[in-house]
Amino acid sequence: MISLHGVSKSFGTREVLTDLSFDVQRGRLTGFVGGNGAGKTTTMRILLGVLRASRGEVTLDGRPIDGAALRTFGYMPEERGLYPKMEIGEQLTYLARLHGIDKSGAKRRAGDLLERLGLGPRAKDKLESLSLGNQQRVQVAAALVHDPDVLIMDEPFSGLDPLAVDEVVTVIGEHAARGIPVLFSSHQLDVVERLCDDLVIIAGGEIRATGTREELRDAHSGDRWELAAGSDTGWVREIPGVEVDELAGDHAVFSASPEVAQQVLRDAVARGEVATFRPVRPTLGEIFRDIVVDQPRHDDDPDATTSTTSEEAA
Ligand SMILES: Nc1ncnc2c1ncn2[C@@H]1O[C@H](COP(=O)(O)OP(=O)(O)OP(=O)(O)O)[C@@H](O)[C@H]1O
Repeated sequence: MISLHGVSKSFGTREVLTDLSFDVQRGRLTGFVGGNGAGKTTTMRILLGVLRASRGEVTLDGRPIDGAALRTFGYMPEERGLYPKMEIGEQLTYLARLHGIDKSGAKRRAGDLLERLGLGPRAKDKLESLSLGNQQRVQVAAALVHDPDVLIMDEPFSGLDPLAVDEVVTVIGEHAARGIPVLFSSHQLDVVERLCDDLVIIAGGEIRATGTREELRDAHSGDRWELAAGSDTGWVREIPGVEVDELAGDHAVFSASPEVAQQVLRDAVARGEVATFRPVRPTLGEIFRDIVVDQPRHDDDPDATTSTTSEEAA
């Protein structure tokens, strides 16, 4: 398990991460979600030892992460960094070799991954000749080619069509299933919702929520209910304690205490057929909007300074 303990990070006088603590469990996919400038990439760079935390520490299975451990990490950076003029098969083989895999093993692994990601027939093509989505698949392969013990991916799904998302999800899921911790960031909340086991939501450089997808949905479900009846549901509006959110003919969504909701159900049954009556659970997108609303965004800060290479760790 990877754990952050009270990690903060400042660039110059500006603190962009404040006291982050969360775990990335082995064998589970952890989605790291936050708006632009929330601090996801900075956090990932600290996990990878590319940046040094100003305070706090990062551990792998309870021990500080040293250089040897870092070499077993797989990372897909936000800024894509492969060689545009190199054949993709050769490029992946080369990367695997850099991680110490022997020549035939490296070649086999590169070929397997390209096959799995739908790029088998393109192995001899130069990266630059591929569409952006296919280049993205090669980036995914590059993060996986040395069979990493930890996988950290910054926006692995951006620019992928739905079929490619499914392929990448399958391959990443298989790696997690081998018992490695996987942390990935994404703005595609529908994909995160479908894919991840655990979620970490960051806003304004602070962790705003962590938990399993179901825990978060339960915690944010509030008292909203859906009723679909056999006839018009306009009468729901008249029940004391009910606040109607949506009303469309025989379908209503409303907020009410559980007691009032039961009253609505009884009334609905007394009026005739009830097709559906259930609590409405929020989507991840709704939870995310709830949580990050009104958060100041660092990028809106007029005093924001830009890159300071002196901040980068050696
Ligand atoms: N090298 C740097 N020097 C100064 N400020 C930085 C540096 N790197 C990041 N920041 C600032 O830190 C904050 C967090 O940035 P970060 O890139 O981690 O956000 P993010 O959540 O990955 O955003 P996005 O989703 O847009 O990629 C931003 O305000 C950014 O401007």
